[in-house]
Amino acid sequence: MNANLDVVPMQEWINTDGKPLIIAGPCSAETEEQVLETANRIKAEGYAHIMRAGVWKPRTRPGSFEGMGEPALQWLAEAKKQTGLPLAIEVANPEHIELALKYGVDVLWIGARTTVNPFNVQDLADALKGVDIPVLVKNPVNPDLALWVGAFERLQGAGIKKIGAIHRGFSNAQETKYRNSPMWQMAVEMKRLFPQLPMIGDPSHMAGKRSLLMELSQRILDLNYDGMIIETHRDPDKAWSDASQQLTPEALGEMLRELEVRKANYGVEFTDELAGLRAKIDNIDRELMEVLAARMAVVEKLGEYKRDNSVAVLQLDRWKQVHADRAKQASGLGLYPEFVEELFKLVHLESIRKQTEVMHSSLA
Ligand SMILES: O=C(O)C(=O)C[C@]1(C(=O)O)C=C[C@@H](O)C=C1
Repeated sequence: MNANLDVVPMQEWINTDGKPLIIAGPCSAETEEQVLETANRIKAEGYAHIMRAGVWKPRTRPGSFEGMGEPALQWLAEAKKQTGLPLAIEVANPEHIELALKYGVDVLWIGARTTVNPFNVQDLADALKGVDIPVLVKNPVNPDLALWVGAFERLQGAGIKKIGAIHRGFSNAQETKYRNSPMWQMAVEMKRLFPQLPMIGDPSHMAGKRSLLMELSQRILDLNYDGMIIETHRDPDKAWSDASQQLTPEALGEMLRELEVRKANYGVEFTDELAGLRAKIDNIDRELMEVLAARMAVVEKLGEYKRDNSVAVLQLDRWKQVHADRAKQASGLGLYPEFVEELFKLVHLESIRKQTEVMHSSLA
């Protein structure tokens, strides 16, 4: 992808003393009392750099609680006054931006259901022209990296340079362990393309349930994200939205204290050993590619046979057999079967591409 982002480093707009940024707060601002109590309990725990709360809630179906709107902003402004914690909220249209600025909100984020629509994102970017405020962009609900990048480009067009990405996971077509599947490779690719873009993980929306928060948060830290946005509520089971994925501010504190923040880089004392192990990997990868090339040569021969005898490229029964057999072999070798399944899906797709090319070569 050919794109360039001009990013102000995160530490220039929020000082976390080099620690991962923690944005914590309730899914929704429900009542003044709930906002103030939650804010003060978060503050007392000491881990949060920014408080979050939903003011307008985009819901899958009508009839669910859709947020308290402007009164919630008054409660949040009071929470900021009492705790000193900067505020972050989601905005979905220019009116939300205007109100957020009026009540002194410090950081805005664009939600996954908004990122997905370039018209909406452009409206937001236009409303932000001339405003100097950090804007975080959640990944779109579908795993479309270009759409995510496009949202940043629209913000940059409006002069916004304090930007960051929030990885909240992607909608599932089928039921899975996660509410929104992380698809980590999307965030890793984003980091590869734009190493300077802060990446913030949203374990709450990936998980959908409390029991998965810890493992997801540790995974986020192990992938060296710049921070996390996590939902916390004074009485999670009674929350008006996302009850099952919220924790009390104290339980969140306990969880955060148990997480291990590992170093981003190896120490110098490890340099020689590291070089040796990496040289081994370089050799093994070369062998892997030689083996793949040998397989492809056989696939090409099979393709020529199929072309000359008018046989279809896709051989479903054989593919099913390969798929099942390789997964079984994987367990025997101590390899994660799902990894091997995915790998062979890719290999099979490449076989089909190659054989289709061979088929077409007869038409030349
Ligand atoms: O067995 C074949 O017919 C092949 O062409 C090989 C192969 C493979 O890559 O393993 C490729 C395409 C078919 O759908 C099934 C299997």
